[in-house]
Amino acid sequence: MDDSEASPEDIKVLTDLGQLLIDAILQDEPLEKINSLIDAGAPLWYQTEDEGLSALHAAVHKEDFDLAKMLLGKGAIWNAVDNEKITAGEVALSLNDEKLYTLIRDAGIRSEMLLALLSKKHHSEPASSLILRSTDESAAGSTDAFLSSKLRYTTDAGGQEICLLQMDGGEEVGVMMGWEREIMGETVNRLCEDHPNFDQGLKILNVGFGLGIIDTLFQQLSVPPSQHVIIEPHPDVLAHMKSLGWDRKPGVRILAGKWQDFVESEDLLQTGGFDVVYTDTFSEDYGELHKFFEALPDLLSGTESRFSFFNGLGATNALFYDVYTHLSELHLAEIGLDVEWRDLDVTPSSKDHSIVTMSDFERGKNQVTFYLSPNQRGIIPVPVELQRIIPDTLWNERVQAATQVASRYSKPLFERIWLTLALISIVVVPIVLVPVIAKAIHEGQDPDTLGAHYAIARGVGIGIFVGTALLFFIPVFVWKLIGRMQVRRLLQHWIVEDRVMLDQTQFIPKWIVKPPSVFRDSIALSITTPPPMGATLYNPAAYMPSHITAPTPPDPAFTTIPLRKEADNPFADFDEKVPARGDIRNV
Ligand SMILES: C[S@@+](CC[C@H](N)C(=O)[O-])C[C@H]1O[C@@H](n2cnc3c(N)ncnc32)[C@H](O)[C@@H]1O
Repeated sequence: MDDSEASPEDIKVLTDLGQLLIDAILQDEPLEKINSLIDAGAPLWYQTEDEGLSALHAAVHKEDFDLAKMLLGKGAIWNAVDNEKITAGEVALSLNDEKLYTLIRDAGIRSEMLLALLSKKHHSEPASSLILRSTDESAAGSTDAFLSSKLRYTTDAGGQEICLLQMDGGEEVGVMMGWEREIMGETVNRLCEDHPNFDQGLKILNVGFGLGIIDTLFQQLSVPPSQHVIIEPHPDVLAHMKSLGWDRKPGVRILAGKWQDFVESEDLLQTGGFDVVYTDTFSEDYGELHKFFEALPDLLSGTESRFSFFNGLGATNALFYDVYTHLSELHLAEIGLDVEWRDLDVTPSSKDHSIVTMSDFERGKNQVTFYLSPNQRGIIPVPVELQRIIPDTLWNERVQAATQVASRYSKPLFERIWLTLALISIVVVPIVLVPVIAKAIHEGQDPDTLGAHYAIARGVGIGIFVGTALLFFIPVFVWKLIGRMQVRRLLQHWIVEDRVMLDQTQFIPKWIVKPPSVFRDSIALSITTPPPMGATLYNPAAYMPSHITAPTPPDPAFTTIPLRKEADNPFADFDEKVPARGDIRNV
């Protein structure tokens, strides 16, 4: 049946059948009954309205391997996401069910391989069924839009150099971050160390300059490259390269344009015969990377040549990342490359950055509060509930701005000295002055009036006490008040900014900043969090490898799946099986 021509009645029948199928799976109906529902036309693409469950999600929830296999065999969509954007594969992952996870991942790899083959056969655009490849016309998903967007080189809250891309609507997205330096360093080691041609100076091709991290590392090799070709199309990056003098470095040749413009040019291939090729572009999908792979045999000089790429595709989803990683391995094997993977832990360590420790924040029902020091340096992570709402750059800027403004009005040492002086003055000045005043008033007067004159002097003393107190306290009070007003102004500015920068259909968080009170230097930054997410079969209590960020925990009331003991957990050494996101290099 062609769904596009289906009448409302047909659709109703189909959705009823789809719902029946999912109910049957959840109620442990026998395989034959489930099979007969599918044969009767129950669609495997159907997803429930409230939760977005597919039949495959339901089968995984039941940890029924045979059923999941049967559903995939009959065309279940391996990468369908529920309403919380969680795939059946991730549900399997959260249940620590390696067998089921691998079944779905392999179905994904097969499906992507097939699509790539079909698109090649029909000379069509590279195909992928991954939702990540949905047509993204923004500067983060389209090369043309990216190349006509503005870039800004700056440093982030942690003092790291970053390159930001200005998106439509004002939001800024990181094109390249300084934290990737370690990855680039390891990549250069693996590409160049022990290379048989190292002593003659390697011939290197790098695609995408960005912050120039990898190019700088190539230049710093103990034997600098004999040839170093850099392909870079973005005008702002090219201007940045020029300002740093890259166009005048010996042995360096900059090709201004996209790699697609050069890989088939005679010129590059003549220069070519590269010992080392590296690519790390932006806003390109796997289809483009696959095309680059296919150009490699003409670019590499021989069997000793090495190639690596920045594997960030599908990087926000453990399953998709895994599928892409395997897919790229298979595609590289097709052109005769042996592939080696190396995991690198890029979690900022305490030696590099100060990270907010558990005692520095409090998680309330609908609010998270961070207690920041005015000298706060380093990274404060975006609360997990807000990660899909607040971009990292915006979060970092705000944490920095709140800390700066609030700390300008907090000087605990000065406050202590000032208030000690105040206490001394308030007490000592009247004690010293009262007898002096009494004596001055009484001088030459009737001795019987001494008591009355002392009473007057004491009154004056009280006046001096109050006056001295006001003299010391009013400036502190006014100073703290100005601080609070500045913070309030900042918060109002954020409200206006959020109207423009954040998606108004989503939850808009409310920010509260409490500057330090007297003697204290801890700034309380609170931010409201969205209500708990809807139901999903994802088990939030699952043991997850450290590099995989679990989705936002669902409503605890929903969590009914018993968790396996870590000792039985097949994913305990998960690093070996699913490479870390964004931190893997293919060397
Ligand atoms: C993530 S940055 C590269 C960072 C670099 N590896 C480093 O170590 O700093 C991506 C770069 O690729 C460039 N780029 C994007 N599309 C490209 C294409 N089709 N061909 C060549 N470069 C491209 C971007 O302009 C950007 O400078």
